[in-house]
Amino acid sequence: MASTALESTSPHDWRYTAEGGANLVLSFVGARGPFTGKLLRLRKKKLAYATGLIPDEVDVEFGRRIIKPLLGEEQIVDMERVAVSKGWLVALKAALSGSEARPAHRAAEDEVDEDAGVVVLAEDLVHGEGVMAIEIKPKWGFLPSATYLSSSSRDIKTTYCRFCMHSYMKKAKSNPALAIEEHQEGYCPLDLYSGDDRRIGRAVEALWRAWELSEGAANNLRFFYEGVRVEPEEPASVAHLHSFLTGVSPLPSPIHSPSASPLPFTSSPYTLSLLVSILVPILLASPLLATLATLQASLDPLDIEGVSSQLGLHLDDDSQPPSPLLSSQPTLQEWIAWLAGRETAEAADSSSTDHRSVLLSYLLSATFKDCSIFIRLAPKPKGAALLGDASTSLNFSASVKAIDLDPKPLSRLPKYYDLDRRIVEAWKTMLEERGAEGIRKCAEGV
Ligand SMILES: O=P(O)(O)O[C@@H]1[C@@H](OP(=O)(O)O)[C@H](OP(=O)(O)O)[C@H](O)[C@H](OP(=O)(O)O)[C@H]1OP(=O)(O)O
Ligand SMILES: Nc1ncnc2c1ncn2[C@@H]1O[C@H](COP(=O)(O)OP(=O)(O)OP(=O)(O)O)[C@@H](O)[C@H]1O
Repeated sequence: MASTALESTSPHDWRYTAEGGANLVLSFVGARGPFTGKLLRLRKKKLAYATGLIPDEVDVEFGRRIIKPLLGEEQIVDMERVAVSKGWLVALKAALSGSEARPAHRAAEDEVDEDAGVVVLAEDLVHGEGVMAIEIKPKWGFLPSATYLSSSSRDIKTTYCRFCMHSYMKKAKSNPALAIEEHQEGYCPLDLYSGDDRRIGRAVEALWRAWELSEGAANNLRFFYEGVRVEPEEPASVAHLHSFLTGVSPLPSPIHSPSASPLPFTSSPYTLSLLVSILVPILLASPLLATLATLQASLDPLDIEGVSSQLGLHLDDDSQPPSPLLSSQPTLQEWIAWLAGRETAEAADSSSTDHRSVLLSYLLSATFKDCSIFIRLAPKPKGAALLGDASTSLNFSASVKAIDLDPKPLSRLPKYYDLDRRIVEAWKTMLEERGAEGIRKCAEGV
């Protein structure tokens, strides 16, 4: 795509959709044309730093050359880098700031980087009339193998998953009793990844409760209707979600339900039961969650503890100088050579022990542990309904894709080690104080 075509669009043709820690996303809402159904992913920079702590530019080639072969073409979003002038980015930024669409806590921290020189143009998964898009950030889908874990963490890390313990640590800062209460019924990624319909249903229910409880701020579940975020606190917004789900769910209407006390038509539990009835078969039919869990685990066979001890990185010892192994961020060429080496090793049924290769594997695992998936439900054109679709009701089609698959910086390894240590310490303290009796465990598989 030529930058002149992009720069001929008005900054007001791009509407704020969402943002993460590193990127801000604008959807095209101008007149029908080449940008219909596209979005712009813009790099942000921290307000407090001249050069941001935010990782390097989104590397579209990393997606094409590394992620695509591993996840499969169908499971990812096509992206393209387009060079743009500073003037155009400045105008875009001014329109965005006039719209006051950004959450205050984000706007206080960072801004669009007008010096980026480049933007990413991608398929917009939330765009379209009558389209409901459901975004889930599933996080870590496996328990580590015991082999390289220290004696002090082994039992804990092979019994409770990283997400559950991390959630506890975050919430316990303000209210430890509530944090453990929420753990008991809270979202566990191992349920979502289990391949078992009842456990997936339980995970969706827990995600929904966290979405409601956090007033939409929790980052593991989001809904977008016709490109606009659904907010649990806004009745009109939730009504869209409810009527959409009613239209596509295979569940009978509660009016005709044989249940003695049917749930009120628009109650949250009823909307949730519709959601579960739609999402579970779609997630079971898609290979994406299983592929993500397999990649996360197979690329991280040592755990961060094993990476540190086996590679002599001394991540547990602040007095040691940083290992030279961590000094250079992998280039695209190195990633390509790593992938080729991995395929050769797989063909020969051997595993690589080259230190740099172990590090790259761990980093890539971190990418898959932090990505999100989008379930896009789009109305089928009239007439196509009769053809049906096994994964959803007759009049809608569903696609499941992963987003946010950027490489992580190698310099983050010490952070990973430190965070892991703090997560386990917090959990251990809780177990020592309360005892393990009755605390929900996490289990892999069906
Ligand atoms: O370490 P984690 O598990 O907290 O993951 C971070 C995420 O936190 P959360 O999912 O809320 O727990 C965090 O998410 P939020 O910004 O909190 O929404 C980021 O995704 C971060 O990655 P990056 O800095 O954008 O490269 C993530 O950092 P990485 O661990 O992927 O480097
Ligand atoms: N292709 C897409 N279609 C629709 N919405 C998208 C798309 N890509 C990103 N988004 C929305 O924009 C948000 C931020 O995008 P992205 O995850 O790329 O940012 P990030 O800064 O890398 O996030 P994180 O901090 O989680 O790493 C996503 O959570 C999602 O809501």
